[in-house]
Amino acid sequence: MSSTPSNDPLNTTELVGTVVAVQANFYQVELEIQRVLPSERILLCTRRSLLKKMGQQVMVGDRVVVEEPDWLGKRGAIAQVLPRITELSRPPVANANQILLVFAIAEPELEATALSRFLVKAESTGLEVCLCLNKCDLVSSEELLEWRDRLLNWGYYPLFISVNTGLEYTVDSDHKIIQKSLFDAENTFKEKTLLHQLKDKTTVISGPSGVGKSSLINQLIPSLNIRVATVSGKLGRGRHTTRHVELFHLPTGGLLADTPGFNQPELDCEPQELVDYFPEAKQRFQQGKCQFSDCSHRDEPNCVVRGDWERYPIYLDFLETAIAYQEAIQQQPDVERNVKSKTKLGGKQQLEPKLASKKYRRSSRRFQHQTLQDLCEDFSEED
Ligand SMILES: Nc1nc2c(ncn2[C@@H]2O[C@H](COP(=O)(O)OP(=O)(O)OP(=O)(O)O)[C@@H](O)[C@H]2O)c(=O)[nH]1
Ligand SMILES: [Zn+2]
Repeated sequence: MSSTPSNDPLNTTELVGTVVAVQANFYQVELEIQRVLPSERILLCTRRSLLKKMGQQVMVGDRVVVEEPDWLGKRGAIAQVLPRITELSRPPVANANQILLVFAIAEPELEATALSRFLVKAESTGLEVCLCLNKCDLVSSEELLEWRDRLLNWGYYPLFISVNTGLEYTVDSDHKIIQKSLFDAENTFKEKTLLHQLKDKTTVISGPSGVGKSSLINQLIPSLNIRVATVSGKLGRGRHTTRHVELFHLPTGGLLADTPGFNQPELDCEPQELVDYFPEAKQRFQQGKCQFSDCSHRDEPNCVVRGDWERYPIYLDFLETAIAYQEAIQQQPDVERNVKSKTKLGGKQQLEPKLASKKYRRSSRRFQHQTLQDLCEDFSEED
């Protein structure tokens, strides 16, 4: 790859950018240059062989140093990956600040256990978790307020929206619902609203199928045009064709990663860690300590966690599942083949199973704009 100094609009020695998409061995890097149009800032890059030899993975969200920019051909080479602030392994995203967990308040019916599974999975990443309930047009004010009180008791501050009506529902001090435009940036930046929550952060969007994630992303970033399931109800199989993570700019500031999701997240954490993923339990730990340091919070004496909180039975249920999961892994004769080592936040190593089948996997959405795949194909053809 040759540089063309005469076309270099910058004349700088070190170019830093963010990887916004990864596919095969190609990386779309958006350079941090203010003076150039966003579309001109993107270079299709390869990874320097030294990085390959070092086994240095390049992830979406990584800040990287790019060398030998070819401004005409829009190509470059990644020479260095800057230290990551956070790292998610599934989906692979670096430097994300938060997870936006989207659920529907109705259709499909909101259910505490299913929601908790996703919450636990989201909490286990160590990232901030923001819970957003969509389809609020389908429920009464009473139902909305009931869920709000419940979720506040769980330790979450939920956002209530309806993508269909374009409204966001906030609650004032008199417990009255106030409706506002969901996408009116001017109106919403002063309080805790969805746009406020997303502004200037890197957010990974997650949630089960059919809750309106694609619909929401389409409204947030109208230029994307992600396909939405038809109202006939059949969530068209095969509409997710390519499987890669991509970061998108929010017009109001910030980046959004739309990721291939799981409908039934695995409770694959260490059983003794599980309690940390329940904010209610963490709050109880602030009041005191369990008598036993290895308390499982089931039937041990002087346990501060056991008690009369709504999700305690869910904790017990998940604990059984997490224990069974660990036992199943330990009994695997050929552990090597079925688990892989995952580095969690804080550098702790944890074994996690490789996905056994593609049943719970789904590919990311297909976009109608030019994708990285097209770019890669162009690239290969030219070469
Ligand atoms: N009533 C109502 N329906 C909605 C709303 N938002 C989305 N829907 C409908 O819910 C269905 C699913 O929406 P999608 O956006 O495809 O859901 P998704 O979460 O992206 O689903 P997957 O792509 O399968 O993960 C569609 O029929 C939408 O029209 C809403 O605010 N209110
Ligand atoms: Zn305990």
